[in-house]
Amino acid sequence: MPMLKDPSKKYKKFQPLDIPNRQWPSKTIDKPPRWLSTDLRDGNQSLVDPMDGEQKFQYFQMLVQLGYKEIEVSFPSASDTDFYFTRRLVETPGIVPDDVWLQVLSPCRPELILPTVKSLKGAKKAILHLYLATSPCFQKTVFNMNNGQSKAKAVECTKYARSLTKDDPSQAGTEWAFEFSPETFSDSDPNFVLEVCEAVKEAWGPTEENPIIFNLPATVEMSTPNVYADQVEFFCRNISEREKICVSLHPHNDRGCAVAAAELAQMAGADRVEGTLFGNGERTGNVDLVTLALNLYTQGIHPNIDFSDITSVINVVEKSTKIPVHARAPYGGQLVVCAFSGSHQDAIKKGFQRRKLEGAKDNDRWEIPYLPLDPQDIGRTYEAIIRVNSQSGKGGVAWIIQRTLDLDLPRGLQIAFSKIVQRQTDMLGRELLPVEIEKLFVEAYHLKKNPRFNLLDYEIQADRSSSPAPPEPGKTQSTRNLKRRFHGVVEIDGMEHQISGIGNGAISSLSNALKTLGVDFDVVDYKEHAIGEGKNVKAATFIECSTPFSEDKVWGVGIHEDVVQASLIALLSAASSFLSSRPSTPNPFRPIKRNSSDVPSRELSPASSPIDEKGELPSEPDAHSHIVDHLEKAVNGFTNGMRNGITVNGY
Ligand SMILES: CC(=O)SCCNC(=O)CCNC(=O)[C@H](O)C(C)(C)COP(=O)(O)OP(=O)(O)OC[C@H]1O[C@@H](n2cnc3c(N)ncnc32)[C@H](O)[C@@H]1OP(=O)(O)O
Ligand SMILES: CC(C)C(=O)C(=O)O
Repeated sequence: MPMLKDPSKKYKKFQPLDIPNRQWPSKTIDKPPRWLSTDLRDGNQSLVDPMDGEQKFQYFQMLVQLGYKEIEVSFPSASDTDFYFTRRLVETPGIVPDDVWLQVLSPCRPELILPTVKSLKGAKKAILHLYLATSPCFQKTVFNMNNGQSKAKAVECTKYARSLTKDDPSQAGTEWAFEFSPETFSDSDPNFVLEVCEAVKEAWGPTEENPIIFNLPATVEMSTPNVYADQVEFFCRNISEREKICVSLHPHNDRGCAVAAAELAQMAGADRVEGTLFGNGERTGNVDLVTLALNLYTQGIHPNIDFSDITSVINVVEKSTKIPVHARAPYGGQLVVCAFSGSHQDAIKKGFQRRKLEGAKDNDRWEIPYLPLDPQDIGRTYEAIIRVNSQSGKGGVAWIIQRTLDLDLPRGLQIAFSKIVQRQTDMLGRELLPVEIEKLFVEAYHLKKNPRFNLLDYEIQADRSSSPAPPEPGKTQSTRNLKRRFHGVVEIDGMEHQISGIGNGAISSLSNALKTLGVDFDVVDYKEHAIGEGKNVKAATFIECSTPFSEDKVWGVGIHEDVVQASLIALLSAASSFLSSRPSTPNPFRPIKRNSSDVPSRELSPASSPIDEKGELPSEPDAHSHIVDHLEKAVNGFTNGMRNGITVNGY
């Protein structure tokens, strides 16, 4: 039978509690609760293969290390594994720290309470936990008991438990605490719960120093979390001797609201929360202690639990439960700090850039779009924050290049390269790994090897002959405002060419020299930045050129220790892309035979040199000169000197 058209006959609407003067909505959570991990009991009892003693032992040690002070370690009457595991904890010196309470669970059945208490004999701090369902459904269906009988059973078992523990002189070495759970609390009559708990309280006899724990389980989550909060507030306000009571929560996640329920119910007055790491437990699980703790942390409240190494925690949990932590599990899931989509990546990247610009330290106020928690705080790196697939944009791609190659791409290059990446992700139909994106970039901009152009030799000199400003009488001419002459040997498609050109600086003079070979493009944008620091510093140069063949511009990238050389490499990188962008590429280059003399003494091929005897260009094609001018000024200091025999395509 598929879903019913009208489910109202089959499923009853939950009747909320009438508590008009509720206070919890205007409360906030200002401190962590007492935590109880029930991974080794409620978590364990719901596994396909419950943990063996050794797995429980490892898990217990992890819980202690994380900072849990109350740990429900077993259901000792269930199995030898649980009983002897509990004994092992008690008997192994140094395993249970003095401030850690061992908690064990038993139903209200005297024959099961006895071995349960025995399992803890000799423990330093022990919590005996009994449960009995109080809801009409359970009374009717499971126990065939009325209210009076249920209450009597709870009281009888509490008294029995007391006689075996705090009232037994042979147990004096143990500090005993007692927890009672009116199981199915959230589906019970709140007044009956109060009645049972008052009776149990009286039977146990708590003190302010050693309060009784009343654990109020949403054994099955049946309503919206605000209703659970109402129920908890009602209990907290109406139970007597509140100061002798620790109100505990035990939310299950049937409706997917366990975390919200636990939070609202703390606002309603609860002191303690029982749950499991990543929410393992019956059916849809217990409330997730990781989420609760890190929700507090991201509100600036330390939860007293240390998730600095969340990956190790996940490993232990997954190995022990054989249940993978969901990739989207809050905080811990593998994908929760990964952005694939362009606008998320762009915002995250800008967030990190701003943080860097402001010189923010690790501890400074965290304000990164889309990331509520600094992944480093839970032992994760920033590596996986941005991942690139067909949904990604330029920002994400630029982030990867920044992190892999330390290159801060100018916006135009980001756009150009992201198109290349987009084509690749579309073609492959999958995510591209950072190493693949890096390789794509290195190839696209010829960082390892320029396939067509190699600068073999060059010099750049101040060109006095073409200077418009003659020196003042009696003064030597300053080189500051002089034009530059590039003179060198460029290998193109395996053949060497001597070329010369004059321009406002290194880039324009090489650009003009290339024009003599038919490589006719204009530099329209230029950016450079340093990579690294100190002795190992390099210059990264990005040059954008317009071509007569298409609207699209070509980009070149050059990296070198020498800032001028980085620019020249970048220009040749663009030149290579320029050739590839041409509709047809007849080889326009005439080879020259290279002799062994120095570059300046070699004759340039007349056909390839537009420079007359005075060294002047017939026309100045410097449409881009204003853009490169500021660069030229910056690099003029580097332009003297020959660089013989160098190969400058190295990254
Ligand atoms: C909500 C929770 O998670 S509660 C914790 C649940 N955890 C577990 O049950 C794990 C460990 N359990 C076990 O190993 C076994 O169930 C045991 C050892 C507790 C009991 O085993 P058995 O004696 O074979 O009984 P069984 O498992 O069928 O339990 C059902 C019996 O317990 C009774 N019972 C159930 N809950 C309680 C309770 N809180 N107090 C008293 N009796 C209870 C049932 O009414 C039923 O009694 P009946 O046989 O007279 O009808
Ligand atoms: C024993 C109780 C606390 C329980 O596990 C539940 O009600 O879910």
